[in-house]
Amino acid sequence: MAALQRDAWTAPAVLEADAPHVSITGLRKDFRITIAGQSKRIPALCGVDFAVRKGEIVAVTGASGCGKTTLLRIIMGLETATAGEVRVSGKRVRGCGYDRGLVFQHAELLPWRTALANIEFGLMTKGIRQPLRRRTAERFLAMVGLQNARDRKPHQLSGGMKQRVGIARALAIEPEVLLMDEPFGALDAQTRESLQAELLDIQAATGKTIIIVTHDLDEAVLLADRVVVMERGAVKDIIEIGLPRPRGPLAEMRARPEFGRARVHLWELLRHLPETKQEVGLR
Ligand SMILES: Nc1ncnc2c1ncn2[C@@H]1O[C@H](COP(=O)(O)OP(=O)(O)OP(=O)(O)O)[C@@H](O)[C@H]1O
Repeated sequence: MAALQRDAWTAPAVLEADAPHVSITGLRKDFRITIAGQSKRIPALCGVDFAVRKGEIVAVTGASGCGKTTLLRIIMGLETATAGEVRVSGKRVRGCGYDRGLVFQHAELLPWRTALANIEFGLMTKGIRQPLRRRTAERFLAMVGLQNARDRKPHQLSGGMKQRVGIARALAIEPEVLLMDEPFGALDAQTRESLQAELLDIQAATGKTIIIVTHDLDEAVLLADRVVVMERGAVKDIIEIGLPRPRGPLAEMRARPEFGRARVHLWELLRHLPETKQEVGLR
């Protein structure tokens, strides 16, 4: 229940079998903004510590502005920390790398490229040459069920299809860790549920370690092994979700007592935060 002890997961020189896949230690991030000529410090992260095991799905939730996206961007290497560190497989993160893939809330596809060419783009930047590049892109497009939409441009795809391309693009570079920032937040309920089920299938097939930011408590309980609850830039608690794998669809899992227990526990933690009521759990 409590955050892991820092001493227990300080990355060793040689990674042990049960060593954490991702370790986040004493992570702090201050932004500086200037308002009316006055420089102001915004403490976005105030000492975040937790670790993620290989093949684990960890959801990160909390009120708007508590630092979830900042945390994910630092793990991805898009943002530098003010203090502390992130390690993936024992190696300190010092920028973006192909060991991590990021899926955004809006897929951010290149509008002039087809679905297939968008997936190929990431592979090209990784230095994968043809014909392997094409074959790999086709394989991952099929994994998300979009082989028939391969030649469509983003404006010819639905929101759910675009997110599928975004997921395929992130997976195609074969990252060890998949980072997802509210990937299904902008989708209708039906599409969201089918993509959640697909993500569970993909994780079961690939064994990927996944860190997913979500405001949706049902989604957090359905997908995650553990849920990290954040409050004002720090970890408030870490909830163990007692549901076994493989997991079924949301309607089926909701009927399980473990689901209800975890959902209530999360809501109890979050509902006391004043701004939380607007942002969390109301879906
Ligand atoms: N580039 C930036 N410059 C200045 N302040 C920033 C910047 N990015 C984030 N912040 C601030 O850092 C804090 C954490 O922001 P962050 O986006 O990580 O929160 P969040 O939990 O992901 O929020 P939401 O759920 O609304 O997306 C907020 O106060 C935000 O205003």
